[in-house]
Amino acid sequence: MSLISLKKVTKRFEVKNDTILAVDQVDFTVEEGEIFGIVGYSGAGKSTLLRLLNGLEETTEGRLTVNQQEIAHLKAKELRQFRKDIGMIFQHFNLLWSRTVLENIMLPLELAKVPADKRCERAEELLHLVGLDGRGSAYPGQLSGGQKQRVGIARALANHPKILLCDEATSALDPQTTDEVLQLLKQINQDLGVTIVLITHEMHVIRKICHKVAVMEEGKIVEQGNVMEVFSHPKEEVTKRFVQQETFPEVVEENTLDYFSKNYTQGKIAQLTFRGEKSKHPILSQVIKEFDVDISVIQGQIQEINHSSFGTLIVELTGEEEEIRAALNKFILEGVGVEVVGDE
Ligand SMILES: Nc1ncnc2c1ncn2[C@@H]1O[C@H](COP(=O)(O)OP(=O)(O)OP(=O)(O)O)[C@@H](O)[C@H]1O
Repeated sequence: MSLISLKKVTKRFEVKNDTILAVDQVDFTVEEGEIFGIVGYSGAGKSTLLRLLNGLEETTEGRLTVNQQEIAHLKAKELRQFRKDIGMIFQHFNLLWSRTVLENIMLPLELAKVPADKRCERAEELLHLVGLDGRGSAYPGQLSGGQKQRVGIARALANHPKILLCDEATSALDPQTTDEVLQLLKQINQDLGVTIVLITHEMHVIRKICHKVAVMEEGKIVEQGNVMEVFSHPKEEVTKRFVQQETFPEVVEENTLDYFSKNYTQGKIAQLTFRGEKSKHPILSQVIKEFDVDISVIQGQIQEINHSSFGTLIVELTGEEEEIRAALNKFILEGVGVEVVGDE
């Protein structure tokens, strides 16, 4: 049985004379032990969806079960008990500035009426888990962004939750610190078996740690599946934009291939898309040996996603027209995606 299950879940906000459909008939399930990412641009409905999962918002329609409990049926006291199984971390950490690191971590333990000596012991254990040994008496203001988020993570884990919800947890951090925090989340998932649901507007976060992804737009989940599948065969326009964000971080032009074709006029410009294990094969050198063409890589990026490789290369092929055609056909036969400038 799934740990989290949503069936046609809808959330509407009534404001003045208007109704805002923030979450629109959403279906998905999260299995125990998974890291499930929800990606979408601002206003897509991600935060609202996350808040539905821990009962901070009530569903307007649909069925939402978490940990085998239907949230809509819980009474106030049951809801408080239910929330103990769910930790949450935030983009801006939400730490108490007048409390030390250790006191911040102990807060949920105080609320759960854990005896003082046990609170201290547990907080020290958590400090060690998140790699902040010795910083317990510091104040949040004395810590770096990454360290603050580590405190946020320690606090969220204090009551041994089954589920950790992450609300844009790395959006305020620089790229290196982002990767360190993502690594910590991955470790928590693997070592403690905590199921993680995260929301983000960065495909990078999804690629780094998620097993599954759901793409959200205007309140709807428009596409979902294994990260690798969604990455390699994006169907919806919004998903393609996220994939593009990852593959060509430094190119902003709408039409990348046209841009290159104007700047490289010698040969034919093609975009080769490698999916899964194919990218590990030395296919480029094979083609160069087999056909009378030269291939130069103009731009490219190959990435590892869950032990498979995925990537796009933009190449310029020079040689006789017929040889170029044959070389491109060879790529297609090998399962490489080929898109050529000027071809329909
Ligand atoms: N409490 C509320 N009352 C009224 N409208 C709301 C409320 N919360 C969210 N909304 C609206 O619901 C829609 C979805 O917002 P939500 O914050 O869930 O999106 P998001 O994808 O998380 O975007 P962001 O990253 O900008 O927060 C928006 O139109 C927002 O204005």
